[in-house]
Amino acid sequence: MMQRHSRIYIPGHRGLVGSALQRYLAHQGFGNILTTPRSELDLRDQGAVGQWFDQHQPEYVFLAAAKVGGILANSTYPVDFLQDNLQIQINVIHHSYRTGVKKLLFLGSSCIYPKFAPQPIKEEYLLTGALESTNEWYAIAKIAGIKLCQAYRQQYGWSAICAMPTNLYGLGDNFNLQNSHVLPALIRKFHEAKIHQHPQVTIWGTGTPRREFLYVEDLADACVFLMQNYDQPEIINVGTGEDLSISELANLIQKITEYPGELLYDPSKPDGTPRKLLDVSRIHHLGWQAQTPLPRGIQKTYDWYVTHAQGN
Ligand SMILES: NC(=O)C1=CN([C@@H]2O[C@H](COP(=O)(O)OP(=O)(O)OC[C@H]3O[C@@H](n4cnc5c(N)ncnc54)[C@H](OP(=O)(O)O)[C@@H]3O)[C@@H](O)[C@H]2O)C=CC1
Ligand SMILES: C[C@H]1O[C@H](OP(=O)(O)OP(=O)(O)OC[C@H]2O[C@@H](n3cnc4c(=O)[nH]c(N)nc43)[C@H](O)[C@@H]2O)[C@@H](O)[C@@H](O)C1=O
Repeated sequence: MMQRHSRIYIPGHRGLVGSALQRYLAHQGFGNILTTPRSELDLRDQGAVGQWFDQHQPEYVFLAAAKVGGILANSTYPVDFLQDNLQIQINVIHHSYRTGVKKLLFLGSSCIYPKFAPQPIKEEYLLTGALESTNEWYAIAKIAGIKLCQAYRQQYGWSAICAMPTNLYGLGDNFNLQNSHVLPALIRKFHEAKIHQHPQVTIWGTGTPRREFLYVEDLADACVFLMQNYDQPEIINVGTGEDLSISELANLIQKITEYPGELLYDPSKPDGTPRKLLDVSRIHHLGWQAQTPLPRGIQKTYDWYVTHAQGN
């Protein structure tokens, strides 16, 4: 079990998930959190990562560093999404094991599951069908990360666990329209259209794909819960168990941002997976469930965007 004085390393602490984890752990009284900015440690550099672990000797690792992006970035930069993620994972997982880390939590993603998986998606559907083409590079890297954790457990009895979050959003998200996910992209599009009195906002794709969204503070809570209460080889889904269509999401964000104009759909942009709803019964049975209703999470994220993130 992590103790308040345990040395806890969060690679990726400046990202959406890493920053939420850092806030959450500090709030829970964990006072020995280790972070190093990317400018001082590129996690793709095996030698540098090895030296870092030798020097700092963490006891617990939440691996929240990765090359991450929305549907456009994933399909535009396949090498980065495959290669960076493989390198980061192998380096952090290997050196964690080598230097005696007690337990590591690896973050996968709901995109590891087959494109046409039955819904809601159970953990055992992994590797039962073809992947969605817009993010197969990232998904293959994530699947390799899962398998590496499972291999370390099988060969060496090491405690590496794998959480599979659904689509995330929240404070500190990426609002860059070229590489963000849909939820922050739509917050920005509606807000800017309202400010500049644009008559229309364009939504990519047909609006029919369905997605499930988890507030990142809830994910941080789930990660700490799993670190303290879960130690099995099987991957475990983390989500809300509810989804909505992209057009329903757009209508909700339009309402929250109070944008009075019209919505246009651009079907020349990819839809991606038709539906991605996780079966969260396994984590519910362990005693964890999400707390933040989608409208409240979007309102908090919009408030944060208005005060912190405009123009980035
Ligand atoms: N966002 C989502 O919807 C989902 C995310 N996940 C998973 O959660 C994890 C965290 O994602 P999220 O927080 O959204 O991603 P972000 O892009 O917000 O954060 C990623 C972090 O990784 C760091 N990083 C990336 N490459 C390197 C590198 N070469 N060396 C050092 N640091 C690096 C980034 O540093 P810097 O800030 O300097 O760029 C950043 O701090 C990932 O594993 C992702 O796959 C899973 C499901 C959904
Ligand atoms: C977390 C998850 O995230 C990615 O998968 P995704 O869910 O398909 O990603 P997304 O959030 O970018 O899009 C969701 C849907 O929304 C539509 N959409 C409308 N308008 C905008 C828009 O303005 N921006 C974006 N990005 N999408 C838009 C878009 O066309 C699609 O139908 C993967 O990278 C994958 O690797 C992964 O793990």
